[in-house]
Amino acid sequence: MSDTAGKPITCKAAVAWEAGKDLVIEDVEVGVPQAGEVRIKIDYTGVCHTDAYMLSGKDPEGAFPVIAGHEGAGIVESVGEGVTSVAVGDTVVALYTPECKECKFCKSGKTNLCGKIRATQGKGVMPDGTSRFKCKGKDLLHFMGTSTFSQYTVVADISCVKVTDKAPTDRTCLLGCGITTGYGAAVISAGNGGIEEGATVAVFGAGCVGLSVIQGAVARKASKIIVVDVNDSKKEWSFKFGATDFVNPTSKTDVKEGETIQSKLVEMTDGGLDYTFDCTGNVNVMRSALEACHKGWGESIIIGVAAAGQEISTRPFQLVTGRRWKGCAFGGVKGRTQMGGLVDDYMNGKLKVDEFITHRQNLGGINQAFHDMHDGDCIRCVVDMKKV
Ligand SMILES: NC(=O)C1=CN([C@@H]2O[C@H](COP(=O)(O)OP(=O)(O)OC[C@H]3O[C@@H](n4cnc5c(N)ncnc54)[C@H](OP(=O)(O)O)[C@@H]3O)[C@@H](O)[C@H]2O)C=CC1
Ligand SMILES: N[C@@H](CCC(=O)N[C@@H](CSC=O)C(=O)NCC(=O)O)C(=O)O
Ligand SMILES: [Zn+2]
Ligand SMILES: [Zn+2]
Repeated sequence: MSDTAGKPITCKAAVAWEAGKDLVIEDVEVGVPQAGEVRIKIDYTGVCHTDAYMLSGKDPEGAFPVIAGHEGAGIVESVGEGVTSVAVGDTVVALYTPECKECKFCKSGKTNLCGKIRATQGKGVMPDGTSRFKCKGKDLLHFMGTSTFSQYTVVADISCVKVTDKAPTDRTCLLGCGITTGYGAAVISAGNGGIEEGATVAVFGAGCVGLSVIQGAVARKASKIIVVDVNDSKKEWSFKFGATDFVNPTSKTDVKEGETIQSKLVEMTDGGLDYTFDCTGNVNVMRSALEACHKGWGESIIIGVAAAGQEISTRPFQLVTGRRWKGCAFGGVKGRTQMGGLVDDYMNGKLKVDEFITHRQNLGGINQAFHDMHDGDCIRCVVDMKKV
């Protein structure tokens, strides 16, 4: 039992009071975990583009004031009544895609999208409809069921997973979103259980998510991995992760007059790719990714999050002629069942994680972390929540 168990904790958190404004480091009161809840001392959090998207005000589910953050790892400080899956002192990774193992979705064997707390999570509250965060007399909203931009957070027990304490939390935090999302998309969501050996793959967007797709495609022994990115600095990154080709769709040398990115890719692959992945969130790119697929069987997987109001389009003929369009969240990974395996793979040198960390900040520098994100050389910034 910790000294703080059963009492509210006052700690520092990065609070978003309104859309489009810098986060403010505030003293927040973090309530006692209720039945089925876990209070976690967050050691480290990553900063993901989905946080920036919500904070910009473009996410229809975004509401303020809120504590964002969903790529976090730390130590269980206390647990509410009935919690048996984790205990005080356990090292955990937060899961924005929970896994209850008993709802229709979890039992279907077809998806990782657990339905148990999705409605309240989307409203920014705990499953009982209330918040565990207070600041200046006001309730603050939770985000993605995790709110890792606080030194302490409260999550549902199904929204965290115990991992080995041998794995450093400044690395495992990144398994809470970006790396797992791209890797899982390649080895779980694509096709029927992942990319097959020898398949051809194109990855649109070589940020943390796209590089992780490459990592999954390499693990599955894809024969060709073409990266498409507007930023030439991503060429070196892509090759470092195992890509075989790089195309800049804005380069007149790479895509000549009269060609489109999809026609170029179709020509490079004798009729199109077996698998393409959108890792940009741009709906025009999503169309190119679909149309670069091979007639009859090519499959395009949407991972990127597009802004509210954006819609995808293509000629239905593209689908009539056998191309398939699908998408996934968190790579299709079931967090409580499969995270341990990913951490083991990292510890055994089979899964790259360290390589993604290009920037570091303390909690007090979290706004800089969001600025860094727009720097082409930033793959992931890890924020030390213990230092303000
Ligand atoms: N479905 C899910 O579960 C998840 C989805 N996401 C989403 O995935 C997306 C990618 O995330 P992340 O890897 O962190 O993002 P990054 O911004 O780091 O990477 C995207 C890359 O795509 C490049 N790019 C931008 N426009 C184009 C274009 N038109 N054609 C080709 N490349 C382009 C960017 O270049 P430049 O830097 O020059 O703009 C950048 O290199 C985001 O939309 C994020 O919200 C993230 C995690 C989970
Ligand atoms: N709320 C947004 C959509 C945001 C979104 O798609 N989130 C992904 C994870 S992105 C992680 O960085 C996700 O998990 N989607 C599935 C879900 O159930 O939310 C909107 O409404 O546009
Ligand atoms: Zn994310
Ligand atoms: Zn479930």
